[in-house]
Amino acid sequence: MADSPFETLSEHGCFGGRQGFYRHASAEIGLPMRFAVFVPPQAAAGPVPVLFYLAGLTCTEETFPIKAGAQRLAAELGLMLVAPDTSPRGANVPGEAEAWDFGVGAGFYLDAVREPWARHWRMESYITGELRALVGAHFPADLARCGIFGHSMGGHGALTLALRHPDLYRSVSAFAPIAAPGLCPWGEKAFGGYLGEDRGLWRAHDASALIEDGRRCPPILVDQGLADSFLPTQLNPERLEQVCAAAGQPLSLRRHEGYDHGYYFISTFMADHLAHHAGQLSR
Ligand SMILES: N[C@@H](CCC(=O)N[C@@H](CS)C(=O)NCC(=O)O)C(=O)O
Repeated sequence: MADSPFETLSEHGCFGGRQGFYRHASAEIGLPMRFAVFVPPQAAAGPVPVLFYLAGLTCTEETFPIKAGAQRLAAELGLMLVAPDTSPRGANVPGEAEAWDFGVGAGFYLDAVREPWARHWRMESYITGELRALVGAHFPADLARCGIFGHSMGGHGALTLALRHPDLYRSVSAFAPIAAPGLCPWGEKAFGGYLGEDRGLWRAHDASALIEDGRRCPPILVDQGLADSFLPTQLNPERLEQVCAAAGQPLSLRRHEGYDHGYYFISTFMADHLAHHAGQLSR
């Protein structure tokens, strides 16, 4: 397509559909951004529901398509899968790649307000605005049936974007999310760096605080491995459980003995998440 606003890096037949990798010049981020899209076979007959998957720290747009094992069931259920990258790349902000939990690979799915991050680190506007519109315009996606899920930092992203944009997402779930980022070292570092010292602003990007402060979203499914090395210090699912119970926000939090933080855990429970979204999006 000569006038396409994105470049096709590769496309692969996959379970009767197509797994593709793309790059475009993002106005929101001010840099080239890559994203992945799985188009299920049902899209040949018309627009299909679409799920955005947000990956965790150090990941890219390739992590989910390669490791999560979602395409086979998405092809059965007729779900499109969109996976963005986890941060801007190539901004050359001093120090952007010095840590694996801040800067490159660690966008935290919010719009930074502090310098030197504010120009490029605009992942919330990118995902809820520019990328969503691009997918809606150039892929057979039914944006009226849109869900969001993710892992760890991306689980935080899925929960907070669903709570902050209830008009955009009709289903939500998370694997081992950073459920109360204002209370853990990863979140304190990211929010301090991107948002500054105003903890009132932090609450607007913290799923547990958002629910406590009155925001609601569709029924939440969360899976958490009990052998997850980040569980004791970073994830705080019990805090999410408490605020959901107090607020009447539907939550199914499932704890699993013997599962760690990685993609063996995620791929084990992927089918349940896709079924959860397909059910919500067919209502
Ligand atoms: N960077 C740390 C851990 C990073 C990490 O566990 N990242 C999670 C998301 S928070 C992940 O999904 N990593 C990629 C993978 O497991 O494929 C390390 O290498 O030990």
